[in-house]
Amino acid sequence: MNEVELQPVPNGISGRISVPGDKSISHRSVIFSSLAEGTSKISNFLTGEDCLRTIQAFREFGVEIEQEGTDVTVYGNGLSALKAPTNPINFGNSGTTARLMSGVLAALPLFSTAYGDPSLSKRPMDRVVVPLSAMGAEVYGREDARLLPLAFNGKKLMGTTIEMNVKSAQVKSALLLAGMLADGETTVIEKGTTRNHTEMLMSQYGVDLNQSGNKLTIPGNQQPKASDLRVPGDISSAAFFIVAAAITPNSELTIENVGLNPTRNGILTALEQMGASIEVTETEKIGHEPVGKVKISFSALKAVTIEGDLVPNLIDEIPILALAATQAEGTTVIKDAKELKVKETDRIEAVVNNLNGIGAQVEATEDGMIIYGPTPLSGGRLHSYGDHRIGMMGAIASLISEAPVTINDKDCINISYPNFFEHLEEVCK
Ligand SMILES: O=C(O)C1=C[C@@H](OP(=O)(O)O)[C@@H](O)[C@H](O)C1
Ligand SMILES: C=C(OP(=O)(O)O)C(=O)O
Repeated sequence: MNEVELQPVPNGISGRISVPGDKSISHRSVIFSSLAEGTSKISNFLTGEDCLRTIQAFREFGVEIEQEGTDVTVYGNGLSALKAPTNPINFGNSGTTARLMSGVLAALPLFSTAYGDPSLSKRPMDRVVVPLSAMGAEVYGREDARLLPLAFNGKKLMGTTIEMNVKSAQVKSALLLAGMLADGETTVIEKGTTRNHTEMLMSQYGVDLNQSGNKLTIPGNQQPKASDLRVPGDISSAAFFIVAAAITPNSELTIENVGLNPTRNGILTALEQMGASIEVTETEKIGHEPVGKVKISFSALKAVTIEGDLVPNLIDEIPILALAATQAEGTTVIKDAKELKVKETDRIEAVVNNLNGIGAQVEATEDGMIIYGPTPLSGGRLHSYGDHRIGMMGAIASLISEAPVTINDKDCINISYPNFFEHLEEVCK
């Protein structure tokens, strides 16, 4: 059965875990390695379903990619060796695959088509299609190419200047990838800082890129060079266990191998502001990415306001942060987070309905939510809506609930954290 009943853990959680590879970096590592000339060996690759979609997409273009567990070898033969796929490409549930690959597919001189699962088929693609069209891209799809399936009449694009109207690393990355392949120079002006893994990896794969404040300029007609890479652990996955230890009495947990990129670590900032007992130690740099360990123990939390520039820095962590806020003293306000409505599900609605359903007091707003705390959680049934981050939020809620929590569609967690339940069992021992 694809549902699971999880018990409260009155004695707390403890131990040491090392979270799986970063989802954003795993996707990008396959993209750059597949476009590169030469062999790239990637280790600690995230074997979540989303990243496997990106591997499969490049296989459709004729790239040989071997995957054995978290080790991936990509035999790149350069851009000129890529072949038009004979089948439509399945992006599955993965927004990152869909947006980043759109930048590539529009800019390669090959025809291709792509589709997604029911959730992805509802998510906006015009955010990449419109700026790509300004570079000359020919992309067709439902509602003026706002929605998948899409057809790409790929061709040489022309560099231009694009001012982004959404704070999105996926859009920025799609445009930088298209710019890398286009004629001339492409300038992308960001509306605010978003995760910068694409920029970091461009440097690693020998791609020129100039940054001045929020302005990124990339010369065209560039061929990435193969590179080996170890993927740091995913802070977005670590966030579930970080919050678990922060809200479950008698807990102390160390999470190792966590990526600490400053454009991704907003969850740590937010928890520090909430008064969590948290110790962060940077232990190494993998390429340009800082990596370290996070030690976290239970403590009383206080309410906080999450808004503005902090939001893109913790966008995927808002569901689990909302759970933490149900245990904080006072009123937590999350705003400027409208983007949550166009994720795997409407995450404002999914978080509010689920947390209220197990005894919390949360109100939805236009661009976020208001959480009144602290409230005891009663337990009960939680609907993941097929969204991995909602499912994991529910699983962590079970630790502090008065009665068990049942989560439907637990398998959706495989999208980003395939061994989540093993880690949960390990820390609950
Ligand atoms: O670039 C990326 O790897 C991602 C960017 C974010 O999306 P947006 O670019 O839509 O904000 C994030 O929610 C997603 O999980 C991964
Ligand atoms: C929003 C997410 O991913 P994507 O956009 O790649 O589907 C996520 O992982 O929370």
